[in-house]
Amino acid sequence: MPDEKKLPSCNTGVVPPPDPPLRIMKQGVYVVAYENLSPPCWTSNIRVWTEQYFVSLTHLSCARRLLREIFLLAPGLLIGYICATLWLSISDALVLFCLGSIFNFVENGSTGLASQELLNIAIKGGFFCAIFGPACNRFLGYANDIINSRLKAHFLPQLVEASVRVDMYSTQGMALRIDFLTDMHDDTIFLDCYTIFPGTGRGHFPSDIPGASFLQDLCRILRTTVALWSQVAVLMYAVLRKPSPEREVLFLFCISHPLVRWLAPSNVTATQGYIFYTLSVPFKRMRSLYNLAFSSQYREELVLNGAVNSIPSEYRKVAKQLDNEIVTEPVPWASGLCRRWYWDFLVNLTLDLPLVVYALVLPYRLSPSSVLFIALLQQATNKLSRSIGEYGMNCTPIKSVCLKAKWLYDAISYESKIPNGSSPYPDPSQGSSDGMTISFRQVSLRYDKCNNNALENVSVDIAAGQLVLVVGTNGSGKSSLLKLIARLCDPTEGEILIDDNLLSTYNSDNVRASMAFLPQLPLLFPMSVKENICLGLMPLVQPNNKQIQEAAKMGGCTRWISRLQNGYDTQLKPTYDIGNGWNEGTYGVISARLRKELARHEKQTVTISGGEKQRLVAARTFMRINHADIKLIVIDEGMSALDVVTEHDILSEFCRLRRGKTMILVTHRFHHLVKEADQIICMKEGSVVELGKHSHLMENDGEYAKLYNAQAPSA
Ligand SMILES: Nc1ncnc2c1ncn2[C@@H]1O[C@H](COP(=O)(O)OP(=O)(O)OP(=O)(O)O)[C@@H](O)[C@H]1O
Repeated sequence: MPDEKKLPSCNTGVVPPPDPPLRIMKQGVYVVAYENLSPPCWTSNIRVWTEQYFVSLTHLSCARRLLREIFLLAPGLLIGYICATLWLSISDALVLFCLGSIFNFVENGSTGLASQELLNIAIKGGFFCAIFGPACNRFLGYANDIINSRLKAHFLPQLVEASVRVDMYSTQGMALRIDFLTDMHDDTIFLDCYTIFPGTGRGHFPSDIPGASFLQDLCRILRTTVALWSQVAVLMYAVLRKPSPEREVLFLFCISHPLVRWLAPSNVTATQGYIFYTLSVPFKRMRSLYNLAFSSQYREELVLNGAVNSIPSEYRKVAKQLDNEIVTEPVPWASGLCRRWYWDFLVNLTLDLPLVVYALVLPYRLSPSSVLFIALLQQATNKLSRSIGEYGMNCTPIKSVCLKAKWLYDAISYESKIPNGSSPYPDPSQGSSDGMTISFRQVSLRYDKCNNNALENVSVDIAAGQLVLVVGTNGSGKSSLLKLIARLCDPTEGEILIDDNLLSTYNSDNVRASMAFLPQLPLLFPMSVKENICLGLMPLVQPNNKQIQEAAKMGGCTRWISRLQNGYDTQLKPTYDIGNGWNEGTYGVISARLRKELARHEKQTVTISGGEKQRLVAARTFMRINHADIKLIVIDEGMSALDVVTEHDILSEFCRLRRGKTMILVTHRFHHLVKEADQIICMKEGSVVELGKHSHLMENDGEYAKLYNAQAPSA
């Protein structure tokens, strides 16, 4: 949902005033840009402060629902968690109260049994707070771990399920995330966006705890709010219990410090943040050279090109050009970004003001007992100032917390924008067939955010059992045609019929299960060789080792698999075993022995050539043809990295197995296949320019003949 408030209103013709220009500042090699800061004032701060409490009902109901779910997952722990949080929030105020009572006792002298008793209670209370605080903190850590584990177990399966519903060629899934970002301008949430929808970005599995930051933020709000108001209450009590003009004046001076801290901007850009970038050519070059020197991915290429030795001298040259320019990234406390000097002056002045006033006034008015009162006030205002700081800096607005809950439920309930049909495929009433029949009727396709059609008015009929060649130059739309058959996207115009029924009426999973697809780019999955071959079959079919080896043989990959240390059980593209936070599984300084132990668990990689990958993916396709009810075999340039002999062998296998199935072959090397093809589709710039058998197309002497003749000498 785009931010409608920022769009110019079309109806009224009222154009909102242009944004004020950004403020730009130079900091060494960096340019810093930030919004024009509106002067800090009571009203703006209070408005921001109050706005966060206006939460829409939908968001509020999501927050309530999430809280209820967390409660059901760990009722006792959640109650304990909230109680511990509450205790920690009021403990500072309690300590202050006890201190106040002790000072009061000292001030008045030990008069009466009652005050003696009060002193005892105050001392015991102080001790209790000192002991119970750390215990609460420990409990919070313990409860946090358990609640987080339960949240993971509860929500991650739902999110994984939702993530597989995300459409392939649509930006919907993406939009969900981006809207959220533009809505919030909040770094904490920015991170959550990536972690909530696993696989959409930078999220790492161990840190994917949906709902955890919601609970933590909620408790932080509770803690800071209760802490703030309980401390204010104790302070008021200390002043009002024994009113005197001096106390009240001192109180006002004391609370001026937290107030000033609250109002003072944290840096020149206040809380709006800033961006920085560099325009310095030598600095950019220096960074590129640094990358070249240290990244292993460039090393081979550089050595082969004889460029490796020139890097140090080039680096020195650009470093010299930079001279003494500051190259450190601008941080908020960098000289130019600091807040104005008078704010620092005010903060410090108000901190020491009570003592100054005390020193000036004492000889004339104040009683010596005020020393104790000042000590109490100083202590109280320090705590209050800290609480205000925490409230302002660390507290996520309640609105954002509720939005986190809403986002989680939005993600879980994500629905594919390509509606699934209800008819099963193949139609059980039609009995066995010779393969899939496919008809394109005036089909056009335009990908999201593209200006041109990838396919333009395509009409093609493919009969059951046909071998069809699709040829054409790069970008002519061959793969797009196949994506439409697999319903990875829907046509923008026109319709596609499968076995004389609209493709959209079928259950897409059934249609895809009836296809064996050898893709253009061979992709290995982070699983074992065996699982890579059987992908898509299990749990319906549990192939045995013999069947797996047979498919591997058909794909021509038996020899290289036998060379692997663990054969069919070798983990391809293994995932990391070690933690991926804290400096790759280490924290602090570690010994050589620990380093060695860690290395044992580090990612082990298996080197596989491009051709070997394609053979393995071919084996996967054979596995599906052998063990599933396949109606259509599709090969989309799936053998481009194979040597001619292997390609020929694998193709012969496919042709042998294609009886009773339709087969579509997209290839640039089609010379040897043309005689066998029942139909050749020649494409150019998204349109079918020629269609028919080889001899007929050659007679036409058009686009197809040109492509055929171009490769004929090399065949
Ligand atoms: N996901 C996508 N988003 C936007 N545009 C795309 C997408 N996929 C393909 N296109 C564009 O659609 C057009 C057709 O691409 P397609 O991959 O179907 O061509 P092709 O004939 O298979 O090309 P090649 O022979 O290089 O594989 C191209 O202009 C391409 O840039």
